[in-house]
Amino acid sequence: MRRYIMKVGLCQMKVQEEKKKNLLKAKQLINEASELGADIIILPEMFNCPYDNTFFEEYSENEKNSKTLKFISNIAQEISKYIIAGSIPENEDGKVYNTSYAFDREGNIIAKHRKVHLFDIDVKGGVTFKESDVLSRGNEYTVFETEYCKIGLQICYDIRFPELSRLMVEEGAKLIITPASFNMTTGPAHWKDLFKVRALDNQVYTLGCSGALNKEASYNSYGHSIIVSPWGDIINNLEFEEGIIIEEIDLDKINEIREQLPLLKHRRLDLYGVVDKRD
Ligand SMILES: O=C(O)CCC(=O)C(=O)O
Repeated sequence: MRRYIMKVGLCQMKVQEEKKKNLLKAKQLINEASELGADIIILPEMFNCPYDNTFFEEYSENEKNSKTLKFISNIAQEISKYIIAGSIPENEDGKVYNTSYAFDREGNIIAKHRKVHLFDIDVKGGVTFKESDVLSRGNEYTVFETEYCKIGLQICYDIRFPELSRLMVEEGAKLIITPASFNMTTGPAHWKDLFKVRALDNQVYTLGCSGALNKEASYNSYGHSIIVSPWGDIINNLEFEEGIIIEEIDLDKINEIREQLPLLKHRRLDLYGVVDKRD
């Protein structure tokens, strides 16, 4: 019997200081992924801007007149593919957000996720970062429809919060896409495990698209873009360098695994539950 397959492309690009160079690099990698047959093409967190608080405000764009969004929309239309535009610094009413946009094959924005959990950590002898010094947080979780299945969208640190993934899965997401940029402290420690555990506890595919390591940048992205199956297998995983993952995602596998190991059905919803508290 014919299986229900979709082909994804993860573009692990090396983000540089110059916005224009980043846009051209994104275009090059998107086109390569498209030529290799990907239907849904994903970019990393802050793909047009160095991941550094001193750049976010200056690089931020307003959705209404964003050159970056227009640029990506045109590419999506040209190649007739879905593009998940990693994230960009987005401004509105004097606030700056870390925002991911999803485009359909006609270049329309079909979803927008503002990072819900801001990355404020201070690890002794390791990484310190405080997004909340300059960024504001979003207040929505994000699921969008495609011709293949529903897809959940979150950004980097959001993956550490299992309630967010569970809400997306309860809304029908079969795939959770996470544009990200872990670092050389928490990357080796937690990156793979987080993608595996979110895949396992929700029986979905998890996809993490990271920036490549740029040793000249103030923040050293860990890379290691990854796809994990609903069984918890790592299907594909890059290392530190720029590159592309192209992979076929077998959507039938989700129901097969859920039938054999009915985890979601076995939940004790009389004892606990995740509550959607949006207004
Ligand atoms: O959770 C982590 O360790 C990394 C998160 C991060 O880098 C981010 O949210 O941008």
